[in-house]
Amino acid sequence: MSARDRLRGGYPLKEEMALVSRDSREVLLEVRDLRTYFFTEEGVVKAVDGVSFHVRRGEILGLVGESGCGKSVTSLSIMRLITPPGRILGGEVLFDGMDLLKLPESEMVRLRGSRISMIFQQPVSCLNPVFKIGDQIAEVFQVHEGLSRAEGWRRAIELLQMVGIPDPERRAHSYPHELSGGMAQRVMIAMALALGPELLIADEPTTALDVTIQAQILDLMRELQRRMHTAIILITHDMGIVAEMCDRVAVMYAGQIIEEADVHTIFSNPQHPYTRGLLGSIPVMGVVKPRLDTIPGTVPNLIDLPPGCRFAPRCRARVENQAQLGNVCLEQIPPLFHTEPGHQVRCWLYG
Ligand SMILES: Nc1ncnc2c1ncn2[C@@H]1O[C@H](COP(=O)(O)OP(=O)(O)OP(=O)(O)O)[C@@H](O)[C@H]1O
Repeated sequence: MSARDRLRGGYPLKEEMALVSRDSREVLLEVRDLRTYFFTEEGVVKAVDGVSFHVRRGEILGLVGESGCGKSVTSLSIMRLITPPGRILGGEVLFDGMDLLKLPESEMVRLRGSRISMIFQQPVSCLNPVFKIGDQIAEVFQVHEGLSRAEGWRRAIELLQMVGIPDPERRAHSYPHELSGGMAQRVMIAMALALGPELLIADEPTTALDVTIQAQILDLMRELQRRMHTAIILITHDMGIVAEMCDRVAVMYAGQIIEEADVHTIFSNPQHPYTRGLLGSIPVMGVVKPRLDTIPGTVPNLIDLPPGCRFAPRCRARVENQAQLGNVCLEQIPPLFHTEPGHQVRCWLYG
């Protein structure tokens, strides 16, 4: 059963659940050694520098890291939406077995919005200010499914209802500026899920919203993800959202994945000093700390990267383990070491 049928038909039946759980182990997206650089006047910005990860059908992968570490450029590269001075220099983006980096642009246009779709931090700026939202959603059906305008509108209203917009018939006549941030994000989610995509890339979807609305939008995403069995790459810098939403986590630092594991492992046994730093910088209920830990220093300049581990200049563990590690951290980039099944870490401490 396709995600689209699931969307129309509500929750899957028991026999369909079996199908879904068999699908679940299947890798839907595999990114291999992706490199995307920006060729600026100041120099070459190595925004994504050898990134590899995978997403299984129906799972939520959290892509986390500080601002500027390459999360958005990774997702735009998957969608092939990188524009000059940016260029994808190498790697593979295998989606359901096809390398998206090799597809003709016409096929990529068909795929965007239908099988892979994306939502962003600022929903209002992604909507066209001069068209009613009903028209904008209906257009998705007109373009991709050849429906008439009237049929498109009917489906648009169903979708608005599904994403929890009150009085959808009336709301469909609104223009984007008449919507609150939370409503606009619901509309974006409706548009992104209109054609039942297998993969949704959500780039900081709740960062611009206030906290109660954030929780509602996350609940909505999770409910729809379960119902439609859509895989999600959830980009965030908020470890609280990761804990709530994700099945697996890939942590990025300075253009590279530095740790990857299932969500329980990331929280119970974080291994990379940077991941530990990220977790130390969030408050924990019931644990009284005089002050939250911070990671000293700043993210390196992606034009002028240090020769060894990119985190080494900020790493306390490197200093504490100097006798054991010598200068390796400052001199050689660590590979990803498998430390336990499904857990990889880019740190010489595990070499
Ligand atoms: N058009 C561009 N020209 C030059 N550099 C760029 C361009 N777009 C992105 N970059 C650089 O690529 C790097 C990665 O940016 P990216 O937006 O992917 O980070 P991010 O992790 O998503 O951060 P944020 O959470 O702030 O969105 C940054 O150093 C950024 O300055």
